[in-house]
Formats: sequence, C-alpha cells, structure tokens
Amino acid sequence: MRIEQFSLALATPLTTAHGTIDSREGFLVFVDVDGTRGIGEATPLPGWTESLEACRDALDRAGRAAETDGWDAAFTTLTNADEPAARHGLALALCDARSRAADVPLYRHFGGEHTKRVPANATIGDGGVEETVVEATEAIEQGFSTLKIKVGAREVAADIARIDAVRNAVGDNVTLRADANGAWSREEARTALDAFVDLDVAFVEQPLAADDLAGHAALRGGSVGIALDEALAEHAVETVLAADAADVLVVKPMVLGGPDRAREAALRAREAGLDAVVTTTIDGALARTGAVHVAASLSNPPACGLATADRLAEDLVPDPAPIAGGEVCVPQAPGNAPDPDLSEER
Ligand SMILES: O=C(O)CCC(=O)c1ccccc1C(=O)O
Ligand SMILES: [Mg+2]
Repeated sequence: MRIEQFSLALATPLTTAHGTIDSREGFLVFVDVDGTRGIGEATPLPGWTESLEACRDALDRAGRAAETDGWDAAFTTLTNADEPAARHGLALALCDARSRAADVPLYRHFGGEHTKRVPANATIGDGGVEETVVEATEAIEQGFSTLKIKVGAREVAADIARIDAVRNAVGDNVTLRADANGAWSREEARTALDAFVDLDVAFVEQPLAADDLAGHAALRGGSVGIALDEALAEHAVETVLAADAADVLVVKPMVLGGPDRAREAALRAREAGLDAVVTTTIDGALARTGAVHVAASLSNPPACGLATADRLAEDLVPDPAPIAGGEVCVPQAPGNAPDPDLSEER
C-alpha cells in the first residue's frame, strides 16, 4: 500500500453556516490486489472526519498491518467512527481493484443494475438574495431541476426571503431543498419550516445540532421533510433510525467510512422507509466518482449531491463522471474510474 498526499484548491469556496471550505487536502491510496491495481482517496474534512494528521497516521498503521497480515487485518486497524476518511481511502482502493479484476464498473460490483445516469442537485452557497437567485437561475439553465440552498448563516427571516426569491425566479416545477448545517435553534427551525411549507421546500437538511435527535423528531410530520447529515457523523445509522428523527438520510461516503459503508447505510435507510441522498464532502475526482457509484448502485436514486467537481480549481484526474443536464454520467469502465495513468510512475 502506498500513500501520497495531495492538496486541491477550490475555485468556488463553499460557505456554510459552519465556515468556509476553500481547499481540500488528502491522500491517494495505491494498492495491489493479486496483481490488480486499485486507487483510493482519503480526503478528511475536519469537523466531519478525523484530521489530516490522524488520517495519515491511520493509513500508515493500516499499511503496516496489510504488509504483515493482509487486507482484513488492515481494516481491523481502522474504525468507521474514528477514522472514516482513512477507512474510505483503503476501502475505495480495494473495491476499485476488485471490480477492475472482475471487469465490471464499481456500481455493478456493488450489486446495482445497469444505469447510465444519476440525477444530481445543484449546490447553491450562502450568498445574499441576488447572488442566490443568480446561482439558482444559472443552475436551471444548466439543466438542474433540484436545487439545494445553504441557509443558517443569517437571520431566519433573511433565509426565508432568499428561498422565496428563488422560488419566484425558478417557478413551481423545481425541487428546492435547504441545508442549515445545524445552525438553528428549535424555535428558528420551526419558524423556517412553517414558512417553507408555502414555498414548497421538499426538505431541510440538518436544521438543528447534530446531537439533537429528539428535536429533529419533533420537527417532523409536516410537508417539509427533515434530512439528517451531520447527525450521521456523530451517531450510528441505527441510532438515528431508532430516534425516528428523519425522513431522509444524507449519505457521505467520506464521513461514513467508505463507499461500502455508505451503500449499507443507504440500503438500511430505505429498508426503514427513509430515502437516501448520496453526497460528497467536496472530494477529489476519485472519491466523488466512488460516491457516484454508490448512488448508481441504488435503484432510482433521488437527486444526489454529486455536482461538486466544478468547485475545485484543479483535480486529481480528468473527471470520470461529468455532469450534463443536471445528471451525472455513470462511468461504465471496469473499476471506480478509468485507469488515470498515475499509478506506476508515482
Ligand atoms: O450535498 C451537496 O449538494 C453537496 C455537498 C455539500 O453540501 C457539503 C459539502 C461538504 C461538506 C458538507 C456538505 C453538506 O451537505 O453539508
Ligand atoms: Mg448537509
């Protein structure tokens, strides 16, 4: 197992209620499984996952275990909860190699039916009213029919005005979602949800703090759904499901410890009657493509948060899963991504 650090600048920083993401640092993970190459990506996002340093330490530890005792031993040195990005890096590398060896695209290796495209949502940042409307209108022109708008960084009334302006600009046939990143109090969330009924907002992602499962459970029941995202960085999937706290789970492979874990979480959500939206943490192309395969492995996925490549000013490889007309093209080559030519010489 070989580990190589990278850093990617963002062209368009993503500002959320919790701060601004303006660059992404991580590691490429190269493995050889019985003669077949696999490449994974571990791109930790502190606050959501372990730190870059902890990720590096965990990958080094897993690498040593792999050398002496094999891949299973390497996995037992990593946990979903403590080192999810490191586990993601190793898991993506291994499932890339295994699906490549089996000569099938990764989503088929996961058990998915043949599928060419997955619908994606546009991700609209936390600008003022005018900026938000411009971004929303541009996204519609690009072919998106689902928009996810960041809220929670300003007064609730200002966010309601932003969503109202977007609804007026885009008309009734566009699905609107909002993501508060845990910024609201229970009262603020109630005020926002009440206003969002008339604006036909499909769901709000993480209106309350990650640990307030009871508060989220109490917000449910109206026409505006509750989606949980940060809550899954803090609690096990089963805990969240048992709390009856959500209509939708937001499934981030980098946060859940790998594409395999993300698929399991999505299937569990569906079994429990919830929907699952697969999204990235603004990852490099390899992890983003892994997330695309997770979404493509589900039958009829909803619009997913996979349209994040264009936020990067540079990327690891040419985009294996480009967006066209509001949909992601699912790679059909064996493995996760077509051989990116960065294996042997690096
Ligand atoms: O879901 C999307 O549309 C894109 C991904 C996204 O919003 C995101 C990206 C990085 C960190 C957190 C989040 C989030 O969903 O809160
Ligand atoms: Mg979110």
